[in-house]
Amino acid sequence: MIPYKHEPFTDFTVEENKQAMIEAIEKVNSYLGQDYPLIIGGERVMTENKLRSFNPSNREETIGHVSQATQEHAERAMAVAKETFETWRSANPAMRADILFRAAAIIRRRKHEFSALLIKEAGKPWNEADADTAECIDFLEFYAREMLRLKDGVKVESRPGEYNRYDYIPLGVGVVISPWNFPLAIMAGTTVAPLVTGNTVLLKPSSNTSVVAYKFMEVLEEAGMPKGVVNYIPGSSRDIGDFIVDHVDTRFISFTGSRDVGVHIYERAAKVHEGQLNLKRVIAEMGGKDTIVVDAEADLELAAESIVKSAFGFSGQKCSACSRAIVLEEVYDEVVAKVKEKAEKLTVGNPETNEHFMGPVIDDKSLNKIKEYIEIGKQEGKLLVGGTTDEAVGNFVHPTVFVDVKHDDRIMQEEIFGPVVGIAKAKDFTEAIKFANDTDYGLTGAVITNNREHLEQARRDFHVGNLYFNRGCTGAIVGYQPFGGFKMSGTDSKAGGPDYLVLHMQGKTTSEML
Ligand SMILES: NC(=O)c1ccc[n+]([C@@H]2O[C@H](COP(=O)([O-])OP(=O)(O)OC[C@H]3O[C@@H](n4cnc5c(N)ncnc54)[C@H](O)[C@@H]3O)[C@@H](O)[C@H]2O)c1
Ligand SMILES: N[C@@H](CCC=O)C(=O)O
Repeated sequence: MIPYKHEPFTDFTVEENKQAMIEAIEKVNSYLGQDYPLIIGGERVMTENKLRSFNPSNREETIGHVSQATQEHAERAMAVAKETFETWRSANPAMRADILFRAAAIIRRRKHEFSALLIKEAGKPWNEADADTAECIDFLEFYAREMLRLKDGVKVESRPGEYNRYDYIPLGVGVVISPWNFPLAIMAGTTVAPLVTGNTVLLKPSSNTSVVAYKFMEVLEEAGMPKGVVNYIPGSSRDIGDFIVDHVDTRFISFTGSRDVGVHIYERAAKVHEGQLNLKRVIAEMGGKDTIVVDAEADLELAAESIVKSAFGFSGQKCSACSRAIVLEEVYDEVVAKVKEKAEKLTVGNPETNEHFMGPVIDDKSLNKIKEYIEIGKQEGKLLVGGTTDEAVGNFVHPTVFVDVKHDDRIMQEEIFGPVVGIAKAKDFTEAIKFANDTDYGLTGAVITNNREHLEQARRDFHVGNLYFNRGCTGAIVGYQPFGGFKMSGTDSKAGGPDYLVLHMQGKTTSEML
């Protein structure tokens, strides 16, 4: 087996790659509008009630009509997952890992098709879609290798006449609840981690992006996943959300999404229901309010570039997006001028033709929330760039920059999840780190500095799960920059890291007298 290496990104300036993506978009166009069933125990279950998944760049375009699970379907899926666990838990871990390796190979072969679907269903620009697909492949390759590393447990000491072992065994049935913003990578990563560790899964993907999740289910089946190991049950959170979280047979919940929903799930999972045999484990990866700090001794061109790319890549719809910048007062005006110049050059539009840096935001709810925050920003600071939308055909918001805000203003504290960034001043580096830390979240951050002492100060005092120096604060790579946050950003599960799979298992000690 070759050592893990992350999947390279595609260079779309190469004509051949560009043509391949155009053909992939045509292929996806050829299957738009189909009906998609639930998958329970391998069986396709088409329901009357379906949700229309649409293209956020062009709301009229239907991606698919997706069957919606009821509590009865969820109950059936739970029964199947519970039964399947009895065999799957003792399946050879190397065989389980092989399914992931095969799935990675299948997706690599169909890479541009998956990216094209992400362009259509999530409104991702080509480069962002390509990165999402690459990250999916990375999760498959990385977790398969991780399982091979952990399959024989961890060595513990034994005294003479004693044989001690420390092994990891799976937990049981897991509920995986994933967001729409990394509809392939995060959905796949959070599904295959429990799968490869010997658990069975109820997968409830985001309603906005359930078609890509269905296509991933097909890949797992083609790769050899037995029936009932992952059960695909898209559905309304109101109908089945609490039901699957509360279920007595749910052993763990892997949630990625907003803070409010994460906290709600965390609280509900703590309640022990009658007949429940285990305390539920919760992996919750939630929102962010991520800061780039710009020191006085810094490459200011790099600073502005990092702020703009991290704030506006995928329209700021990343938990890692830079939504606040804290700039030392000596260089504030210069950084603001450079950010303005760069942000004004960005264009927004349908990502399908790869002409624009930014695509749409995901839906009306998101659009309205962003517009509300733009109004709040106008009260709290000065609008420097953007602040406008184009809603005729799709959900487009122009890159928006507020300056002269205070670090504790609402737009500098609350997750907006759109292309809006605020820039505030600090009098010195210590104050900048204090302001950076002063949010409820603790996911990502970056420091742009040429001062080694300040860099070490930030390494010690800037309290975020993923801290970057002299670069932007988005774009963690599986296996290179394990990803997860502190405080109200979640349980710091560190997806794509060496501790991740262990969260889906329990340690078992055996001690035999010889
Ligand atoms: N920390 C991370 O790794 C990470 C990664 C991606 C996204 N996010 C966060 O996710 C959010 C954006 O995603 P979103 O809008 O899909 O989040 P969301 O919280 O609205 O939804 C996430 C998932 O939870 C489901 N859900 C909603 N209510 C539920 C309930 N009561 N019970 C069970 N399931 C329920 C949704 O259907 C969806 O599948 C942002 O806050 C972003 O920061 C975090
Ligand atoms: N892992 C991604 C963010 C995921 C959340 O949206 C990044 O590092 O930018």
